[in-house]
Amino acid sequence: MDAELFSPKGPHVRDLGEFELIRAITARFGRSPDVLVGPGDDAAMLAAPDGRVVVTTDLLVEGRHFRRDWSGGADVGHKAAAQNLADVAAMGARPTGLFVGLATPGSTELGWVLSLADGLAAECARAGTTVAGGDISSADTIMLGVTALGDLGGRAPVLRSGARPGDIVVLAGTVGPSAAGLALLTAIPRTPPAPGGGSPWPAPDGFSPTRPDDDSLTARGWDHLLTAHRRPRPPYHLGPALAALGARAMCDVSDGLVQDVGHLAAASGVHIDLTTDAFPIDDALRGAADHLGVDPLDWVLTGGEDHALVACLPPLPPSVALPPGCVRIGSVQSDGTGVTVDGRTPTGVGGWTHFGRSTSNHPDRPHSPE
Ligand SMILES: Nc1ncnc2c1ncn2[C@@H]1O[C@H](COP(=O)(O)OP(=O)(O)OP(=O)(O)O)[C@@H](O)[C@H]1O
Ligand SMILES: Cc1ncc(C[n+]2csc(CCOP(=O)(O)O)c2C)c(N)n1
Ligand SMILES: [Mg+2]
Ligand SMILES: [Mg+2]
Ligand SMILES: [Mg+2]
Repeated sequence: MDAELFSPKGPHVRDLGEFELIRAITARFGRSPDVLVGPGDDAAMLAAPDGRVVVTTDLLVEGRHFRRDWSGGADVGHKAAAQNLADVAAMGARPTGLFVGLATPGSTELGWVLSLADGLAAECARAGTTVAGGDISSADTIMLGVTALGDLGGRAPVLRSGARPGDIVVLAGTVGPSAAGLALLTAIPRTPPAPGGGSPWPAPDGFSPTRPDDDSLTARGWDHLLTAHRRPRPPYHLGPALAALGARAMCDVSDGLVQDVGHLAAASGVHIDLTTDAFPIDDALRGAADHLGVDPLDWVLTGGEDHALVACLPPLPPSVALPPGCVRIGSVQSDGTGVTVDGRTPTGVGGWTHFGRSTSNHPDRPHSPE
């Protein structure tokens, strides 16, 4: 685990000042043929091959989207890029550039910020793009405002509103591991348990969550769950691939599968039924859920931040296979509206909402008998 977790040693951001800091950060970003003018001038200039540009933006706020004792700078960079690049992919587009506004206290360790830049650069490289510009400000907490642009390659954008009865629902990527990682990070106490003193990871309630004991997670084969939370790996290439296969509605899963599929259903005016048998739940997810006394299916159905893609498309002819990494998880029905799971209406289970509360691990599971 290469997470570079928070430590107070310097040098600090204020030791460089704004313009040196910009130089140090932007030196870490690669080149891209889509970026005709990159960082350094009053604005960037991107190529727009088909004359139309997909644009999306998302905020990350320390304490709300990440904690520096749970994630290193590079982790936060990966995640900040991933959540925006996944939105570009969810339109069926190929990312062409990322813009990063960073507000930080001057007391932030410089190394953390440079690692953040490295994480942004590395995640952009996974998606075939780079950081083309941004902004810097001082602030009391760390905040990032990230904007991503994309190119549709001449195709129509895949909106949330195009699903039609008879479509199949396809998941590209994974759902659940990020929520499992978050639950583990939340549950793990700072101090090791007393020798012979029962479970090292008591229930989440009553803890001041802090730096995880990654080694003990590795020993259990669960470290990839932490990695999934810190560095989601959206399948960017599958956005345009599903669009090319005829996807007519798509979104990424940021807030939870049922909630985000609910957005597709609502925008399209259709009823979508999900089939839980279709979800692969691996031993690590099951083991971590057993340990924490929750149902792994709750993480799958309500956990956000894996940034998988969900698409609705007409059934494929037998000669055409779904691309690797895709699995059919449901169908668009001809009756009603909203989302059902195995034919039943989920009760008491939502996903992430700001100004509300996360309902993951809620006891009323969607697949519970009514
Ligand atoms: N403050 C805002 N002003 C204008 N439009 C907004 C604002 N906040 C959200 N939107 C728009 O609302 C739509 C849904 O936004 P939302 O943030 O829920 O989607 P998302 O970015 O795919 O999800 P997530 O933020 O969970 O990753 C988007 O089209 C977005 O541009
Ligand atoms: C410290 C900490 N606490 C909780 C969470 C969980 N979380 C935060 S935002 C979000 C949904 C997507 O957000 P948005 O809609 O803003 O893109 C989720 C699941 C976290 N990542 N870090
Ligand atoms: Mg958003
Ligand atoms: Mg989205
Ligand atoms: Mg959200």
